[in-house]
Amino acid sequence: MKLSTKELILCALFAAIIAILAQISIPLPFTTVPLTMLIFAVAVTGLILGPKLGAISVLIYLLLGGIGLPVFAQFSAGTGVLFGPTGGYLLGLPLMVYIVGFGKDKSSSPIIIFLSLIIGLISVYITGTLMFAAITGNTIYQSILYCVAPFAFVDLIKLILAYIIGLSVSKRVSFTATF
Ligand SMILES: O=C(O)CCCC[C@@H]1SC[C@@H]2NC(=O)N[C@@H]21
Repeated sequence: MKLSTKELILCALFAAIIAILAQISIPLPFTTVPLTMLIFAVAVTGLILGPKLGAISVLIYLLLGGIGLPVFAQFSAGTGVLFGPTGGYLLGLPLMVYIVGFGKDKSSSPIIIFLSLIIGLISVYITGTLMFAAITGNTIYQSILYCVAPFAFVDLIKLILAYIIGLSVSKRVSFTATF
């Protein structure tokens, strides 16, 4: 797979956007998982860049965090975060962005595109919950209470926002078109 300079710059730009939006983060008193704009950022990335460039952007973001740049929620970093209690969400992001980008590339139907956002979010919830359960020793039921229940409604709002913003940006600017 060969990327043009323009594609590489776009991926780096969106990795930086994800890193910035992930810092809009609120710790919650009843769970160790913070509320963040990460899901919004990844959804917008998939809608604008599509599956391939979207996945590369997310992988750059994960790599930067993995090597120690404080780009994860609340300026955290390192492999300890990637393989810690919230690491399942992070490791699920490449799949989410791919699903979202694929849905957007394959269909112009608002229902299909929104469905791909929902399926992408569910895939992140699954990886997030499973890893949280494995690392903390909580049951799957308890983990769902900590990892999904507090976020589902707000994440749905983030997806609606991402849908509106992502589609209006991609209609106006064709980031992925070649010169
Ligand atoms: O430690 C990290 O950087 C990852 C934080 C993951 C937070 C998850 S993403 C899905 C859900 N929605 C939120 O707002 N927070 C959690």
